[in-house]
Amino acid sequence: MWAFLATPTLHMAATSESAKPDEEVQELVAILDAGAQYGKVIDRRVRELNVNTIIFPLETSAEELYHNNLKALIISGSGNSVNDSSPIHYDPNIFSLGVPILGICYGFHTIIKHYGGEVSKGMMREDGQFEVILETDNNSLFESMERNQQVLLTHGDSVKTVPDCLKAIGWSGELITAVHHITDPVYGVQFHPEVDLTINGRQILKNFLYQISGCHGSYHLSSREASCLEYIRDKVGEGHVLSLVSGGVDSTVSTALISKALGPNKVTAVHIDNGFLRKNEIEQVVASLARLGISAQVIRASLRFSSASTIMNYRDKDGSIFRQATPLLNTVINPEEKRHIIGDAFVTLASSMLKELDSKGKRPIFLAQGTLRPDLIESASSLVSANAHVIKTHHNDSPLVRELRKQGLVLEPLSDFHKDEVRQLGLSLDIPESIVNRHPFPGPGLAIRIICQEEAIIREDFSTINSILNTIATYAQCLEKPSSVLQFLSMIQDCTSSNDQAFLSELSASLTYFITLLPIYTVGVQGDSRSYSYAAVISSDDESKFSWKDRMKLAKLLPKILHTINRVVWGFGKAIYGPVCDVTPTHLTTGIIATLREADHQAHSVLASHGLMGSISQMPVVLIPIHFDRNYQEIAAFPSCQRSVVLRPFVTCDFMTGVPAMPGEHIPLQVLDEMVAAIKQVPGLSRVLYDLTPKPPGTTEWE
Ligand SMILES: Nc1ncnc2c1ncn2[C@@H]1O[C@H](COP(=O)(O)OP(=O)(O)OP(=O)(O)O)[C@@H](O)[C@H]1O
Ligand SMILES: O=c1[nH]c(=O)c2[nH+]cn([C@@H]3O[C@H](COP(=O)(O)O)[C@@H](O)[C@H]3O)c2[nH]1
Ligand SMILES: NC(=O)CC[C@H](N)C(=O)O
Ligand SMILES: [Mg+2]
Repeated sequence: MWAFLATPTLHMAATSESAKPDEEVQELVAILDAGAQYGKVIDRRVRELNVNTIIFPLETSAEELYHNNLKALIISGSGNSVNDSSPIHYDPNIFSLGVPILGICYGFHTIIKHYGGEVSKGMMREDGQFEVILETDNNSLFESMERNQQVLLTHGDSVKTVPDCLKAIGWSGELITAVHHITDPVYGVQFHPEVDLTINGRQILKNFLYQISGCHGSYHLSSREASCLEYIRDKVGEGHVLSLVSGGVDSTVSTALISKALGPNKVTAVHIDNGFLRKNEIEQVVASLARLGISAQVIRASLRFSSASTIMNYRDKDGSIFRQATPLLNTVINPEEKRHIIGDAFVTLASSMLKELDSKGKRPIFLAQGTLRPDLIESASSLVSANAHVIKTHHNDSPLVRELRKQGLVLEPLSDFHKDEVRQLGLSLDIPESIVNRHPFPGPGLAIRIICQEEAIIREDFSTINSILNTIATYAQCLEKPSSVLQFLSMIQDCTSSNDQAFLSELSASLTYFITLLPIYTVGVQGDSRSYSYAAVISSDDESKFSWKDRMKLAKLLPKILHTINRVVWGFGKAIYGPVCDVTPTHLTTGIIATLREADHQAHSVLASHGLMGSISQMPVVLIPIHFDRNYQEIAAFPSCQRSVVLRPFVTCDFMTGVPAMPGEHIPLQVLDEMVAAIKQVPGLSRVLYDLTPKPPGTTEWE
């Protein structure tokens, strides 16, 4: 059928790169976006494999796809479920087009259901990097690969029955993780071949494109610098640009690009002190921008931010939406409220500067930001996906920014880039490596690294979760005397593989450890949707016997068993006995910000003094409102008044997925000890902890 098609119409370029085809008829693969966090990563990977792409919403009709003369279709993941009461519509005729199809996660579920199989939400969910077994013989998708593969899984729905026309070709424990159609070129994978945490994902995509879809690889990426410069010149014309510079990588590269495109006289660079910056940040930022010939104006606005508020959409109990003013930033608790207030405060401030420039006759004026692809996808911007869920509203994609964008007044030359691509571009612009390789620092800064709460979050299942955690920590002993914990044991067994159970058994037989639920919530990403849920802490007096590898392995199992836990940390020091049932009331007030700023400074100074900044990608230092080690008999007499600090050294390439840094590998153990000791010198702190959570199910930041 495809042989008779006309030449393709390329009406919608998926990225700002321009194609330079070697052949007259360009090979084109469509990505049907169901609202994935990784839709643009699929797009990037396919292009890197020299095949051009086009992104359509999943709802696109088969007829429209037909007219694009496609070599293949890839159906993405989604935060939605195929079993939703009104699932995202797709045109069933896409399966009759005769074009090869690869379904990823939600796309895999769509294939299973389309052919009459069953997908359901069982006890198991998997979020993170896991080992799967793949059928590599007589199967083109996994050609030239080993049977055992490390892949990224993030799903709550799983395949229950496979229809006769499909054949299972991959397993994660007892779960089916890949299928192919017995006669047609249709494949589905539960895992995500597009992300870095699927180690051989590129090979799978290559097999799909070249072996299965018959692509030859005629597409080449052209210079992105040239197309960015052209975009800036076209958009700004004779106008002027107000560029918001944080001193981070993205805004530095974007401002350098804008200066190169328009000349420095047409750019006013502004760095805003919102009161949540790191220690000595302003001086460092101004100095490093000066090295690039960019003179940044500093606006001191910490008081304005601290007392800022905004109007937000809220949802009633019956689901209807109403608009209301948020609390002031210095009293706020909810992380999304924080992010909206900060984002809107940035824009309000910028708008008054735009007016000032306007009054000086510099017009039209554009507001420039170093917005990247992940900022837009995590904020669920309609610019990148129709169906994506909001994971967290990045400050540079707040409602007021969206309003300005609609008016065509925002200039974001990097909005199609991932962090590693920005770094490459920065180097090609001759920006020094010390600036290009800086750790990112989020615009809302320390504000989203302070978990604010007035009260402990104790839902009615709090003590049951603690009992299950206790059963996990004493698994071997519970197996010997199961009578009082039968229901917990069977739940653990339902959610884990036999290998997982053997691990729990050996670990609890060889050492004593505790797992304690914390009455605080943090943000995560599971199955491409947002989670806002509990954190748990592992601790032990047998620290020397408990390897970091085993701590990480245990941490990965907890969210698999208890879906209301999305983050797991290690508690340095002696074991934590007893439950933690209260919090130290915490808001974004000056003293509390100062405490975190000092702890952050101490931790980063130790890391830098050992020359280790380059061995990890970022290290958020987070303040949590937990005062450990109090005698729970005397709690009324000794109220919670201290807080604790969590280190979150993180390793990633594009920040879409990543893993916690492995102590002993990425950070020497003695450096870690030094960091902990330095942080403990800061007054008002109870304990230091270490985040063991990959992304997913955690995110890099805690809010
Ligand atoms: N303190 C600030 N002053 C002015 N603009 C800011 C500030 N913080 C953030 N921004 C704006 O928000 C954008 C997004 O911030 P983001 O942290 O993602 O990028 P960055 O700071 O440039 O780079 P990095 O990811 O390395 O921190 C920035 O590019 C910049 O335009
Ligand atoms: O400028 C920013 N404004 C924001 O609102 C924001 N939120 C997260 N980040 C940074 O984005 C990267 C991915 O973070 P998460 O895994 O926590 O989503 C990490 O590098 C985060 O530091 C932000 N940067
Ligand atoms: N990543 C995905 O596509 C997940 C699909 C679905 N939301 C699930 O959790 O199973
Ligand atoms: Mg930043």
